[in-house]
Order: sequence, then C-alpha cells, then structure tokens
Amino acid sequence: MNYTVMMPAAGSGTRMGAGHNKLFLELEGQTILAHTLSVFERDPWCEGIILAVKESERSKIEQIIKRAQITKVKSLPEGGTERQHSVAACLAAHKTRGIVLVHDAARPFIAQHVIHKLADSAYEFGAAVAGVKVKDTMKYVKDGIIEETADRERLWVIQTPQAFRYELLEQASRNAERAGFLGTDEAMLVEHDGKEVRIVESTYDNIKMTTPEDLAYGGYLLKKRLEETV
Ligand SMILES: Nc1ccn([C@@H]2O[C@H](COP(=O)(O)OP(=O)(O)OP(=O)(O)O)[C@@H](O)[C@H]2O)c(=O)n1
Ligand SMILES: C[C@](O)(CO)[C@H](O)COP(=O)(O)O
Repeated sequence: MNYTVMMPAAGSGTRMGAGHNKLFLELEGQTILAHTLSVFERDPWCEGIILAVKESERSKIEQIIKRAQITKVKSLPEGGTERQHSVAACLAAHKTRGIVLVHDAARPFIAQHVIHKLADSAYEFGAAVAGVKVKDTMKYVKDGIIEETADRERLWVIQTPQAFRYELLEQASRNAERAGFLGTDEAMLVEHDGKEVRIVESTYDNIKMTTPEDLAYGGYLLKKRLEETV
C-alpha cells in the first residue's frame, strides 16, 4: 500500500547534548537526517515526504536534501514546540485520503519490510505502530522500593513508524489539541479517541538516536549494513 511519510525533524536533541539538532550529526560521512530520508527515497511505496523543520534550520536542511539527492520531499512545514505539534503541522500541510506514516527523523535504521507491513495494516485496520517485545524483567518502583513485577508478555517497546488512515490520525490530533492532551506518540492520541491500534513486530535495531551511546551503536549498525551490501 502506497503512503506519505510525515517526518518530525524539528527537535533540539537535548539528551544528545551536541549543542545543536542531533539530526546534523554524521554517521559514516552522512547526517542522521540524510540516512533516514534515504530509506524513504529508496522505498517504491513512499509517494512523498513531509518534513517538519525549525525555521532557523530550514536552509541547512534544504542543503542536506539536495546533497543527498532526495527528490520526494513535498513540503517543509514549520515544526512546533513539542513533537506532537510538529506532526500536526505535517498533517495540516498534506491532506490526503490515503495512508500516512509518522516516522522520527532520528530513527535511520527502519527496515523496509516493517514499513510495508505497517502500511498494509493501517490500510486494513486504520492504525498500526511498530514495536518490539521487552527482553528484560520489568518492575514498577516507587520511592526506591519495588511495588510489583510487570507481566512482560504484555509489554512492548514502541517505535516509529506509526501508520494510520489519514482522517483517523488527523481527527485524533485535532481532538487532542482541543482537549489539551499531549502524547509522546501518535498511538496515544488515537487511543485517547477510543480507537484500536495494532502492533506490527519490528526489529531491535530500529533505535532512536537519543543519547551519545546511541551514536556508537548506530555507527556499528551502519558499518555492518554497508559491509553486508558489498
Ligand atoms: N518539537 C519537536 C520535538 C521533536 N521533534 C522530532 O521528533 C523526533 C523524536 O524526538 P526526540 O528524539 O525526542 O528528539 P529531540 O526533541 O530532538 O530530542 P530531546 O528530547 O533529547 O531534546 C526527532 O526526529 C525530532 O527532531 C520535532 O520534530 N519537534
Ligand atoms: C514516538 C517515539 O519515538 C516512540 O518511541 C517516542 O515516544 C518519542 O519520544 P521520546 O520522548 O523520545 O520517548
């Protein structure tokens, strides 16, 4: 199923501590942003990319797009103070009757087979998000004392892409805005609307580049992939 990807790229990268937007950091000679955009440039199912940017970074991002020969970026709406607002700006910039994926620009290692499963699942069921099962024992802790061990069979680590029929996400986004509800992902907005969201099993290497340790692991993943394609 063809789709358009909404890509928030207007963050600050506070936890990375680079002193600037972490998406400008390089892995194997290319910015994180260029790596993520390239995944969708290569995917024949991707019809377009809507990229939310900070106004002050617009021209730098336009240069990155040009240098990486990305042709699918349709518009660059201005992002907001929270990730949710940046995604809302993308939705406002591109109205469609089709399927949209939301994908963090900070996740360059998403696999194409996962993207395709998500797009098909959203077409069939309305909403589907990528996730992996937790591997560790998980416990609830309060004031330094364990309260309870969670049932890990029911626990998943949620990633992006998150895929939706456009109208379903757009309505959830508008309702959240009206209610002053802030979610850390799009699934939360759709859940808040009382709608069902499916899980599509993803891969553990679809990490978000969040803290400095992720850069070392990201560099390793990229080298491994480049070696595999030689
Ligand atoms: N106001 C915001 C905040 C985040 N993002 C984007 O959302 C994705 C995931 O967010 P996160 O990893 O939290 O990025 P940052 O906000 O950049 O990082 P931090 O929270 O450490 O400041 C990133 O691609 C980031 O650029 C965005 O477009 N607009
Ligand atoms: C959307 C997300 O990437 C799913 O894992 C995540 O919630 C983004 O926000 P976070 O604050 O970095 O968890």
